[in-house]
Amino acid sequence: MSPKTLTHSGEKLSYDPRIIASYYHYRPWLAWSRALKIIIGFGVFFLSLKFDEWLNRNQRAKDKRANQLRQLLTRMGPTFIKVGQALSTRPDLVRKDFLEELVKLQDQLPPFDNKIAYGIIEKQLGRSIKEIFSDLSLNPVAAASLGQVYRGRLHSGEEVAVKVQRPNLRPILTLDLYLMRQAASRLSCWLPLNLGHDLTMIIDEFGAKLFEEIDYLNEGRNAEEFATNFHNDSCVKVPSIYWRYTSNEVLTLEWLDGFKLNDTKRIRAAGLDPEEIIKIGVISGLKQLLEHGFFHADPHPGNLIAMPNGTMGYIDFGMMDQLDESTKEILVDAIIHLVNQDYNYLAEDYVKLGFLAPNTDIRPIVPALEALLGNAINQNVGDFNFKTITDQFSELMYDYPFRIPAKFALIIRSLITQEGIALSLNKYFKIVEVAYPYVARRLLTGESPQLRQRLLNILFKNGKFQWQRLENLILVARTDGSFDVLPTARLGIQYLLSEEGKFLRRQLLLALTEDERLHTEEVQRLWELVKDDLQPNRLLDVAFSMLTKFSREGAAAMIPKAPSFFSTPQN
Ligand SMILES: Nc1ncnc2c1ncn2[C@@H]1O[C@H](COP(=O)(O)OP(=O)(O)OP(=O)(O)O)[C@@H](O)[C@H]1O
Repeated sequence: MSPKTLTHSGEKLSYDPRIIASYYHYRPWLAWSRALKIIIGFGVFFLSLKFDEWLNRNQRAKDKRANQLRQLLTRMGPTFIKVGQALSTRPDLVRKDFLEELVKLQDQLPPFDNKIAYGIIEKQLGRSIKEIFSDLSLNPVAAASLGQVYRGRLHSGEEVAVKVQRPNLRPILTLDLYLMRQAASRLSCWLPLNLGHDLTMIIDEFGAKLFEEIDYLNEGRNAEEFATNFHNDSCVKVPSIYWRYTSNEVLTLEWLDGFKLNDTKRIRAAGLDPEEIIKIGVISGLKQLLEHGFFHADPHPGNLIAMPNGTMGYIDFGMMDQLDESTKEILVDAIIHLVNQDYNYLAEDYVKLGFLAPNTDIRPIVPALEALLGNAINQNVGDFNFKTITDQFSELMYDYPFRIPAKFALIIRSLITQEGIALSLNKYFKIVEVAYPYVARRLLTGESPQLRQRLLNILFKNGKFQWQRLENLILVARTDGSFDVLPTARLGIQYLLSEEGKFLRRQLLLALTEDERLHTEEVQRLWELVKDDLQPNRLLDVAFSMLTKFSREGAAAMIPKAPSFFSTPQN
């Protein structure tokens, strides 16, 4: 019996700490020899850190230690490389110089023997290499922490990438996870604030994710779900999966022949516009977070590919995560509150998202946020730099009880990575210049009742209509190439005429006649803003289509009863 068979439950291979514990309980020699290796490796490292402290060593010595830590994790194998990769997203837990080294754990790692890899393909797929491929590269094109990738061609002619998992991965991971769990529960009484208990849960969560990642059938399913979410978006390319040649440990997928996003030279040489590629990257990232809720949690430059036809390809769907409806909505709120500099609401968003505990007194935090973010936004939305903000935020974490919920560690890393890639292609890139127009466009087109409610929340402050905000939103949304005022206007009118728009109708009329005057200047300013887009013939089309749907009853329902015109608004 091996941990491999032990963790099989039907077709699905899932992480079960109890089964793993009982397996190693009866094989203590396996656990002890591995534990010794780990204790010696990390023991020497921590002693050197202590020596640096006692001897008051300089920055160069510190840099050397960070590099040693990365090498140590690589030597210790896949579980530790993955721990390092996960910690590289946690500025709240790891010091800065270590973080910078840990990020490098994504780079090339030593490959394993080609013969072994070929053997795994044949055994897993139950056919010889020659039977499956007309051609397969002798060496891998890339080696990563959990597997390596070959380039090949099927007999039917399609070019494919073949990802083969490192041998014996499951026993290696289960043993390390078992030891980490043992250490966490034994050390719990020595750790502050009952952290030991939490640590066991964190290890279990990590183990479950890792097991998902090494199930290539799961990765194939993720890729297909991701592709379905983007099926209407011709800017995003997702490779097809060849299920006939895919198993738990071998993944065969369409080869994407393009340029990695950090390969600026080749991107430019191919005549591609880096600006456009960046835009696709940021907007598709936002769509995943704010629309689909199913996001690629590992979008490092190696996993994003600029295609020769100007689209952007995604690969590596092993690490995906899901956001629920309410989290997506709060994220939209947070972006709006940030741009409108409503720090009180922003602090409340942080509580709702779990960055602050529910009973936190936000009063002292609001001015701190204002000092930090107000400065960063600096009157100009485009000056916002995500990396600087998160660096400054990590400092705020020492003074206030901020924590990064695990899910957001991935999102934040994903945003910083996207911005980093973009900055490497264009050093003047401002993520918000792309992101905010997208959010503004989505709000103005108000596709869902939740989004429409959000638009109302922005447009009315303390019951008063914010003309300036509407102007700003239209201005910003127009900088997003795909924003067209006309369909938005049509949606707006439809909404106004609908039952749902009753409240807005009333509020708009009140706003127009506020302070007992007709607000013609504001309406005039808005008209100036949109009139060029509203060409007479297109406008007539819309008006005609609206009129055909309009009834006398509808018109009557639109107009509030006269006495209520100037009464106080009901919320
Ligand atoms: N469909 C594909 N087309 C072209 N190249 C690919 C494809 N899939 C993988 N590769 C190449 O193989 C490399 C590793 O693939 P992938 O990222 O999927 O592996 P991984 O084991 O999940 O790595 P990690 O999680 O460490 O990023 C990619 O960076 C890319 O160079």
